[in-house]
Amino acid sequence: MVPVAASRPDPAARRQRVAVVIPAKDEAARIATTVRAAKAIPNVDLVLVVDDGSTDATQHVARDAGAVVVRHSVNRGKASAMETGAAVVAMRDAEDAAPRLLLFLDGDLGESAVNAAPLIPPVLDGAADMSIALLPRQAGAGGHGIVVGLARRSIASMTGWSPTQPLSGIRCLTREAFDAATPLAHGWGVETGLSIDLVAQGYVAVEVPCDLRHRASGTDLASQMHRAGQYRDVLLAVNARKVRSLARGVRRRLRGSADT
Ligand SMILES: O=c1ccn([C@@H]2O[C@H](COP(=O)(O)OP(=O)(O)O[C@H]3O[C@H](CO)[C@@H](O)[C@H](O)[C@H]3O)[C@@H](O)[C@H]2O)c(=O)[nH]1
Ligand SMILES: O=C(O)[C@H](O)COP(=O)(O)O
Repeated sequence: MVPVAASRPDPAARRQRVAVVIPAKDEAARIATTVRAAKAIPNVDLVLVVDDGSTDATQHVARDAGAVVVRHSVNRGKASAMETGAAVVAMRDAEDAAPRLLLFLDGDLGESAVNAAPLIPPVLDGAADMSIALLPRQAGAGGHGIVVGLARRSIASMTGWSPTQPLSGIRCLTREAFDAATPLAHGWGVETGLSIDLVAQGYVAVEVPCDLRHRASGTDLASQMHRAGQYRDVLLAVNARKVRSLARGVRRRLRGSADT
């Protein structure tokens, strides 16, 4: 889907606040720069780092850089860190104002994190319920399109929408859309699950080009192991949704035959 041109936001939309949520596992080297860049994004009044059981100094570095930090004492995976982050933001949302939009960033974006700003206007203006960053080609990237292809084909077959970068986790969502997609798919299946669950329910997703840089997986053994984990989690997310959709169909048919 092509992003709709941003129209002039109404005053309520201009006041709408945004919370940045950064799931982070062992990101001490980059998290400070990422946090500072995230704080510079217009409308952002809260930057929350969820330290997902890091064994390095991520939590301390993030706090020193000005983030609110919560921590999983053991590693639970990215999706769980996103759920924790969204729950903490909800506790901090004002009772008499609209809930904050949720802008999920990765901990390794560094200075480029500020370039996630274009994700906000389409959601703020109501043109989309979820905006997803389209990243430029990354130096050193060594993927062969296997996980990406699985995610894209699965989303397309279940929703009719074929995203260009289905694994991109740099996303902005309304609270309503986020809640409609919970519980999230586990681990690396989270982006695929979000896209299937939201678009299948009629929520609007758009992809927006953003000049973001991250630590791309290369061609070494660790990168290939990482891709194997991504493949497993995407497959699990897709299969769970296929089973759920089949079960819904069976229930509908049973209700239909009971009515006749
Ligand atoms: O157990 C974990 C592992 C990672 N992370 C964080 O999750 C983010 C993404 O992890 P990363 O190692 O950068 O993964 P990549 O493979 O480079 O990520 C790509 O693919 C992922 C989906 O597989 C998406 O979530 C990312 O947005 C996308 O950049 C980073 O902030 C990590 O610190 C956690 O919070 N918990
Ligand atoms: O490197 C990547 O882009 C991801 O790990 C996905 O790998 P893939 O390109 O093999 O799908």
